[in-house]
Amino acid sequence: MKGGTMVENAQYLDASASAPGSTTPLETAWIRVREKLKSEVGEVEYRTWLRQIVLGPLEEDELTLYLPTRFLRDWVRSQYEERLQTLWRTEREDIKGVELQVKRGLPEVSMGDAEDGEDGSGEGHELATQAAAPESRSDLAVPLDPRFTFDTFIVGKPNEFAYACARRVAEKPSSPGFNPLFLYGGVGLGKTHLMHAIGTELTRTGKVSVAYMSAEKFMYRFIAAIRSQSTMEFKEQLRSVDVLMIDDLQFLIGKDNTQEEFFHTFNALVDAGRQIIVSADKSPSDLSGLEDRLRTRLGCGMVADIHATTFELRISILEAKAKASGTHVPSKVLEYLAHKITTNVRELEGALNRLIAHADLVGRPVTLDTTQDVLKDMLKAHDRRVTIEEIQRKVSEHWNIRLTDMSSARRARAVARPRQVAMYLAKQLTSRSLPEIGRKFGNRDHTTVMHAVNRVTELMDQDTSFAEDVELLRRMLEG
Ligand SMILES: Nc1ncnc2c1ncn2[C@@H]1O[C@H](COP(=O)(O)OP(=O)(O)OP(=O)(O)O)[C@@H](O)[C@H]1O
Repeated sequence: MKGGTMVENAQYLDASASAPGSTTPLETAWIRVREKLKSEVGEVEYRTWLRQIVLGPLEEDELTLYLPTRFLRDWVRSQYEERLQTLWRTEREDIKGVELQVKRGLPEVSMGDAEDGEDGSGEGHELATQAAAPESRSDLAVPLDPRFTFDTFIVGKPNEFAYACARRVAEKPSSPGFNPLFLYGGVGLGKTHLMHAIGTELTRTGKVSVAYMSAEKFMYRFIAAIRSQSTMEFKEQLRSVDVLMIDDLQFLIGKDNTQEEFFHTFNALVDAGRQIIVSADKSPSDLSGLEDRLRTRLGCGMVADIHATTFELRISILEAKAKASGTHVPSKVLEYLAHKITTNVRELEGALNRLIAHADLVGRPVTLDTTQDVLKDMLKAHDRRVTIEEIQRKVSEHWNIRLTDMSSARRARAVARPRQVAMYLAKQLTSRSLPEIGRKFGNRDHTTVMHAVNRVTELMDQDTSFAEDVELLRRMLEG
C-alpha cells in the first residue's frame, strides 16, 4: 500500500448530482474532469465505462480512482488511463499520477458487462464471447467496440497489408494460410481496431461465434477458473467458439502456465478448423520469452505488420475523424496536428477530440491559435517525450550494466540501484502510471516502483554525488 499522508479524501460523486458549492476542491476538479471526459467520449461510452469511477484519496501527488470490478478497472485502464492522467494533471498541478484500483462494495451502476464473476472476483466477464444472434448470446458478453469497424479504419501504405488480411479473414475465416492471423505493430496503430472490425463483421453474418479478449484477461480468467475449480468449463467455453481473438499477446511473456493453457487451446481450435487471431507488439520471432513451440505455431499462418504512420495516413485519419464529428476543423490545423503528433493514432485522435470538445464547449470555431492553446500540455510533452526504454538504456549505459538487468530478478545492489533510478526517472519523466512502469521492469508490482521512487529521493537527499548522477541522467534524457 502507499505511504504518505492523506491530503484530501473524497467519496463517490456523480457529476450531475453534486452542487459545486458543497464540495471540496478535489471534488470540484473531479466534476470538471468528468464533464470533459463525457464531452470527449460521448454520453453512451461515458455511461458504459466511466460513470462507475469513484474518486479516492489524494496521497502526496498520487490520486486514486476506484472501480467496482477488476474487469472495469482493466478496461478503463487500457482505454482511458492516459486521458485521465492528462486531464487530472491539467486540472491540478499537484497531481502527478493517477492510480486505478478495484474497490469492492461501491455503488455499482447496473450494466450488463460489469457484474462480478462466479467467484465474486469481478472476473466473470474477462472471457467474453459474442454469439452471432443476440438471442443466442451466452452468459459471456463481449465488449466489441462498435466504433471499430472496417468502414472507420483508414487504409494507407503502413497498414494496407494488415487491413487486407483482416478483411480476408472476416470474409472467409480459417482459410488455408490465414490461420492463425498474427497482427503486430507499435502501440496505438490499430491492431485492436482491426480485431474488433473482424469480430463485428463476422457476428453480423449471424452464424459465427467470436471470443475476443486481451491476453491479460485470458490469464485472469484462467487463474479464476483454477481458483474456482472450473477449468474444464473454461476450456470448453474457449474451445467451443469459431473464432478466438487474443489481443496484446506479449502480456503472456513470463506467464508459463497461462502460455501452456493458451497453447493447448490454440492447438485444439486450429485442429478443429477454427480461426485464431492474435495481436502483439512484436513479430512472433521477436517475442522472446514466449515458448518456442508457441512462437513457431503463431508464425505458421499469416503474419502482418502494421507500420508506423506516415504523414499522409495521419492526415487521412484526421480528416475522416473530423468529418465524422461534424465540427469544421481547418486543414491547417489538421496538418499542424499530423506534423506534431507522430507517435500513434490514439494520441492523434485524443488531440482532435479535445479540440472538438473545446470548440463545442466554448462555442467558438477551431483555429490554429486555439489548437496551440488547448493542446499546450500535450504538445509540450511531445516535444520532449521520453520513453521508458530510453531511460532504461541510458541508465544501464551510465552504470555499465546489462540492459536485460532492468527486467531481471537479480537483486545485487550493483544492479538493483540503477534499476531503482530508472524507475524513479520513468515516474518523473513520463506520464506512465506506477503499474505500467512496473510492467516494463520485468512485471514488477506498483509497490516496488513506489518504493524505488521513495528510496532514490531519500538517497539523493543524503548523497550529493548520487544526486548529481541522477540529475545528469535526467538532463541527458530531457535533451
Ligand atoms: N487506420 C486507422 N484508421 C482509423 N482509426 C485508427 C486507425 N489506426 C488506429 N486508429 C484508432 O486509434 C486508436 C488506437 O488504436 P488501437 O487501440 O486499435 O491500437 P493498438 O494497435 O491495438 O494499440 P495497443 O498496442 O495499445 O493495444 C483507436 O481509437 C483506433 O480506432
